[in-house]
Order: sequence, then structure tokens, then C-alpha cells
Amino acid sequence: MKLSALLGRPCAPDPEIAGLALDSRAVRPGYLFAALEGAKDDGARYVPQAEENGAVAVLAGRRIETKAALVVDPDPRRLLAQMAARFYPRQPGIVAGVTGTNGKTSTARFSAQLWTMLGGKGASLGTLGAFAPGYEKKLAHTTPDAATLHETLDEMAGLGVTHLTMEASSHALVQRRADGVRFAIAAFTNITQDHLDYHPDFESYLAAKARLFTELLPQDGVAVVNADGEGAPLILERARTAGRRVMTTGALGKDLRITRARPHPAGLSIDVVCGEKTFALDLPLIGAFQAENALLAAGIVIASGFAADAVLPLLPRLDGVPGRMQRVGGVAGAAIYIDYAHTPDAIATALAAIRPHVKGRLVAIIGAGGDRDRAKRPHMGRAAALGADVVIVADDNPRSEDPAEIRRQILAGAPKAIEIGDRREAIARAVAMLESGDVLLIAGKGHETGQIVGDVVHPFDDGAVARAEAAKRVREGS
Ligand SMILES: CC(=O)N[C@H]1[C@@H](OP(=O)(O)OP(=O)(O)OC[C@H]2O[C@@H](n3ccc(=O)[nH]c3=O)[C@H](O)[C@@H]2O)O[C@H](CO)[C@@H](O)[C@@H]1O[C@H](C)C(=O)N[C@@H](C)C(=O)N[C@H](CCC(=O)O)C(=O)O
Ligand SMILES: Nc1ncnc2c1ncn2[C@@H]1O[C@H](COP(=O)(O)OP(=O)(O)OP(=O)(O)O)[C@@H](O)[C@H]1O
Ligand SMILES: N[C@H](CCC[C@H](N)C(=O)O)C(=O)O
Ligand SMILES: [Mg+2]
Repeated sequence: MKLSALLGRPCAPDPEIAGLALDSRAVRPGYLFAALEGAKDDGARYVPQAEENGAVAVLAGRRIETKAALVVDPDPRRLLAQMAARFYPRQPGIVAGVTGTNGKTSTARFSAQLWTMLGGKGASLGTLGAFAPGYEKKLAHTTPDAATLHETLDEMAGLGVTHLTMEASSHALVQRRADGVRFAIAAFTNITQDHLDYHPDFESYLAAKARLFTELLPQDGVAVVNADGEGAPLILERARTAGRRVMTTGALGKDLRITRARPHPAGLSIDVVCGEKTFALDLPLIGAFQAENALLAAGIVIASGFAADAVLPLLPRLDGVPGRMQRVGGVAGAAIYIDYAHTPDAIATALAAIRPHVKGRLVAIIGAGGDRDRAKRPHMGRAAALGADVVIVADDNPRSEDPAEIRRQILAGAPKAIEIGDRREAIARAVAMLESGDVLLIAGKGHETGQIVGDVVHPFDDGAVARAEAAKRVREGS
């Protein structure tokens, strides 16, 4: 495709563009290299390397030195997203974006399942990767960079995907990774503390999320909001002020209202009022928060054109989401769950969700990732101390940080917690202390299959380690 076609306007010189890259190391002959100023580095420093690798065009936010055709734009990330959408022109007919601090992955996966049950080809894209029936792709980020994102959307559309929900992370919204997506629906789960290492303050974090509703969702799009989510009134106000049609779900929702929720051993029974009708539904999901996410997913699917009468009765057929309140085994009459709670609110929510299933003690293993929001750590400790009977603080993904210092910051909020840095040992000790009626919740890493220490990813799977420790205890007859 010619550079002019990518830009949507004439330009000279006008080279043929073979691909797009925002990392100089990924540039191949004939590529456009987007030289972007980032949080840590400046892509302009890598123009010589990009040229060496064959870049024929460079996109930048200011005039920079290059032998290639130079495109200067005041918002180069936005232009890159628009170019990516032209280079990879196909997108599923209906694309929903879901944003929020917690619950995006679950909501995306539930909506994809519902569309597929309704006879469409439903897909999800986010932290777990990109999935559609017969299609699976691993992704490095929750919301990939614009070039990878549009390549993936194009592949999905080519495979006949009709409906997609993609996670829109706050990083992605600031960095305009999804500005080329043709959204029909924007959904909101909640906003609580996270990522204040990247966003200057909570207001900027909120503003990043609000972009999905006010800037990325077109005038005729629908905003679907979990009215029970913290921060929902703020998002609703911004969406309404921007003139978007709004649907609300949850106990405080108007369109899909939960009037009753009762946990039972295998899940949750809920009553949902929609118009004149009440639907009594039995969800095979643990945790009231999953009912919020499932209902938000139903809202997305209804907003895409399906009748509530057809959608709601399918909720009892939803499958759980890998690594989210997932039962991975048991021992001595105690149950073991893994969960992806890595924010203060998620820890509080996850522990409250599991409490009705606990007859004895609730034991929680928590930790926090390195090179991420430090301010949330004592609050995570506090939430665990309040919600669990026994708290063990272990290492998550320390990345470049000193793991002992991360643990110290968590322990500031949970002074009575047991400190066991080594995650395997922490799980072993927790499994060893379980008695009949107890529940162990291993939080923070959910589906992850590696532990990042420095730059190295060591294989590590909470569920597999817990199962192995439980089996060991059974073998030893203890
Ligand atoms: C903070 C953040 O979002 N960083 C991401 C972002 O980096 P950045 O734009 O700030 O880039 P930078 O590192 O300052 O470098 C500037 C530019 O130089 C380029 N470069 C750099 C080195 C080189 O040799 N050649 C080269 O061209 C880089 O590609 C970049 O374009 O863009 C890069 C390219 O796409 C990402 O790799 C990088 O992800 C880092 C590794 C990361 O950890 N991101 C996480 C925090 C993230 O994005 N998470 C969100 C949310 C997760 C959630 O939901 O909780 C996600 O969507 O995954
Ligand atoms: N609606 C909710 N309200 C509060 N906490 C939730 C909610 N949904 C999920 N959680 C908690 O957050 C964890 C992560 O859930 P999920 O992966 O669906 O969220 P996410 O927004 O995609 O997270 P990430 O930003 O890390 O990708 C869950 O394991 C659970 O502990
Ligand atoms: N998508 C989240 C994942 C955090 C999971 C936790 N295990 C960690 O490493 O902090 C993030 O990048 O903040
Ligand atoms: Mg996610």
C-alpha cells in the first residue's frame, strides 16, 4: 500500500509501504517506522537502526533527521492507529471495548461465549490473548500496540468473526493504541486504585478510561455501564454529556437489574429484572463480582442487537475464566482457588466473594508485581488482612525491584501477615496448614505461567504448584 493511501492524503515522496512497526528491531525492508516518544525512551534514537533494517518511511511527532520519507504529526500515536486501520482494513462487524480496573478479561470472555452460543462467531482479545472459535493468538499486552491490534482484528474478520469484545487498558487509551478501532459499544466495569505509577493522578487515570466513551465510541455507539462499579456515575455523566446512548446493569442498573443474589456451593443464583420480566438464573460462577461481569457481558450482547429474552437464559451456560476464581483442587476437605486479584479492590472483592464458601478459615496468599504502582501495596495488604483469617505475603513478579522491599510495603498494611518470599514455599506452607472447611485463595497471578525476576521469566504456575503440593500431602498421608 502506498504511503499516501495510508495517510489518506497525497504526499511526496510516496513509497510503497510493506508493514508498520513502532520498534526499530521489528522493522523489515519497506516498513514505516513510528519513532515515538515513550515513557522511558525516545524512538527517534532508533531511526538509524530502523533505516538499516530497511525502513522507507518514518512517522514522528517532530522534525527529525532521516533519509526515509518523513511524516510529522502533532499526535503521531493517533495517526499510527489510523494508518494501521487502513493497512489492515478488516474488523469484526461489531467491536465492543471494555475498560475498568478489574473485570475486563472476565467480561470480554463472557460476551464472546454468549455471542457464540447465539450462533455468531464471538471473540475476545485481552490479557489472556486473542480467542475465537478455531483461533488463538498470544499477546504481549492486554491491549496490543496499534499495528499488532489491527493485524489481529483483520485476521479475526478474515476468519468470519462477527462479534468481538476487546479489553481497552488505560495505558492503551493514553497511548492511542485503539484509536483506529470502529467501536459499536463501550463498556465499563469499575475504577479503583491501580497504575498510579503511569498516570500522574487518579483524575488522569479516570480521564484515560473516559476517552473510550467520549472519543473512541462514535455518536451512534452504545455505552454499557456496570452501575454497581465504583466510579460508574462519573463515567455515566461523561458518556451522557458526550451524547452517547447509555445502558446500565447491576443491582443499581436500570436496563438489567439484579434484584437478588444468593451464593451456593456450585455458584450463584440471581434474579434479573429486564423490562416487565424477571429471570431466575443459576450461574456456575463463584463470586458476586462474576455476576456483575456476566450481566455487563449480557448488556454488551443485547446492545449489539440480540433480544434480552434470548441472551439472559444463556447465562447459566457460561464457562468460568481461566485464573479468575478458579478452583484448582482440594485437600483434607479444604478447597484451593487461584485468582488474578492484584489491586486493593480486587483483593477485597475476591475475599468477600469466597467467604460464603468458607466453613473454616480463609487463607490468602498475596503479592504485588514489581515496576508497577507502589502506592497500592499497603492497601492490598490491608484488604487482605481485613478479608482473610490468615495472610501470607509472597513474591509475585518482582521484575527489576528488590522483592523484599515489595513485601515490606505490603506488610505495612498487614503487619500480622506471614512473610514467605519464595512463592513455591508459600504455597507449600499454605497447603500444609489447610484443615477441613478451609479455603486457600492464591491471588495475583491467576492464569500466568511464569514468574518474572529481573528480565528472566521462570516457569511458574500457581494452579500446578498447588495441585502438586496437595498431591504430596495426600501421598504423605498428612
Ligand atoms: C508503560 C507502557 O505502557 N509501556 C509500553 C510502551 O512503551 P513506551 O511507548 O513508553 O516506550 P519506551 O519504552 O519509552 O520507548 C519509546 C519508543 O522507542 C521504541 N524503541 C525502543 C527500543 C529500541 O531498541 N527500539 C525502539 O524502537 C519503543 O518501541 C517505543 O515506541 O509501548 C511499548 C511498545 O508497544 C511497550 O512495549 C511498553 O510496554 C511495557 C513493556 C509495559 O510493561 N507495559 C505495561 C505496563 C502495559 O502496557 N500494560 C497495559 C495494562 C495492563 C493492565 O490491564 O493492567 C497493557 O495494555 O498491557
Ligand atoms: N467486577 C469486579 N469488581 C471487583 N473486582 C473484580 C471484578 N471482576 C474481577 N475482579 C477481580 O479482579 C481480578 C481480575 O479480573 P479480570 O482479569 O477479569 O480483570 P481485568 O480488568 O482484565 O484485569 P487486568 O487489568 O489485570 O487485565 C479477578 O481475579 C478478581 O479478583
Ligand atoms: N496487567 C497487569 C497484570 C498484573 C499482574 C501481576 N501478577 C503483576 O505482575 O503485577 C499489569 O501489568 O499491571
Ligand atoms: Mg485483563
